[in-house]
Amino acid sequence: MSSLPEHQAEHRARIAIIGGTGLYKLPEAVVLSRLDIPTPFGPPSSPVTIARLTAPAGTSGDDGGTGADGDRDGGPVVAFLSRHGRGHSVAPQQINYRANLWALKSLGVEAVISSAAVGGLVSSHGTGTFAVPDQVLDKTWGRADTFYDGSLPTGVQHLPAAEPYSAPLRAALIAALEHRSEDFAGAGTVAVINGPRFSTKAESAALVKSGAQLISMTQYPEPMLAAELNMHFAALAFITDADTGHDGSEPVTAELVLGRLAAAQPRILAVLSDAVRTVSAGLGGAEPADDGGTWRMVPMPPGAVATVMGAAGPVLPGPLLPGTGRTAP
Ligand SMILES: CSC[C@H]1O[C@H](OP(=O)(O)O)[C@H](O)[C@@H]1O
Ligand SMILES: Nc1ncnc2[nH]cnc12
Repeated sequence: MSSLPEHQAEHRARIAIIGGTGLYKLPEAVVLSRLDIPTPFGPPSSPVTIARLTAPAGTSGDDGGTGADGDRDGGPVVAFLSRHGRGHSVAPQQINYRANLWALKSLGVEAVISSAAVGGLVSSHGTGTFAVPDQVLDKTWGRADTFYDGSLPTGVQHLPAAEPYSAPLRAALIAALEHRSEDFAGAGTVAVINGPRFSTKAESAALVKSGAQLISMTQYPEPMLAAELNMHFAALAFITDADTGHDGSEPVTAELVLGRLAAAQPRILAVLSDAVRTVSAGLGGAEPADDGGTWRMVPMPPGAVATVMGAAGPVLPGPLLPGTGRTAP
């Protein structure tokens, strides 16, 4: 493993992928370094891999319309963190979400794409398709869900959470899904249950009544923590099942989820790769893509990168921009 300063001098990853169930590494990427990153909250779920993306297997390797280079040496550099750790050893309710997001921020990451296996609660969000959630319905309990809980010398903050996902990052994912001709829902409310058990039929029906179309165990508090750290955050959700079986299918099991994710992995990687390329072009100040420029990253405010091991001890990034929790529109 390299040390953090060594890495920072060599490769800067401005985009991160958090790999969910079934995505424990980036198979086609060229690994540049693996980092054990200490945080004030303890260790993250896994080391962070810094890797250069290449074209995913089974795809044409074209640039997704972004003008970005698809060559083995020329793809964007990303930071990859496995949410459940090696061998899926960390259950959703036990994930150290704060350590995970802090570790990525400490590398200078500005945008996080979270890959998630979700259930579809209604027919508009069918099994085998993708979704890009735009709302969260939190049904978890007991999770450390803020950096502003008095454990750091940071004062009081009240995060505006009306729009928990980054609009430009969601647009990049949607553009990638369109480019790959995937069937997807461009929005959706994801209910987040505590897990690790799945829902009862009554719970599932109640979530639908509350307005949810999708169900997850991990989409809270990731978006909120990313916003507190001034990072763009969006989720690429792959719908593995119909939860308790509203469409007449068998109720979900972990085996079913894993099997469907394995089959869909090339599709998921292709979409992630395209989206990263688009975002990377935006971060580099490139002109928007031909499709009308759905992505353009606003630069982070100066001093916004966290100092993990600074002389004065751990500190949070610079002040959040008023009213948004992230960068200005
Ligand atoms: C193994 S099935 C339940 C598991 O799958 C989802 O994981 P992730 O969101 O990390 O892709 C779900 O949230 C549960 O953690
Ligand atoms: N039905 C479901 N409920 C909660 N999390 C899930 N992840 C994948 N399918 C799920």
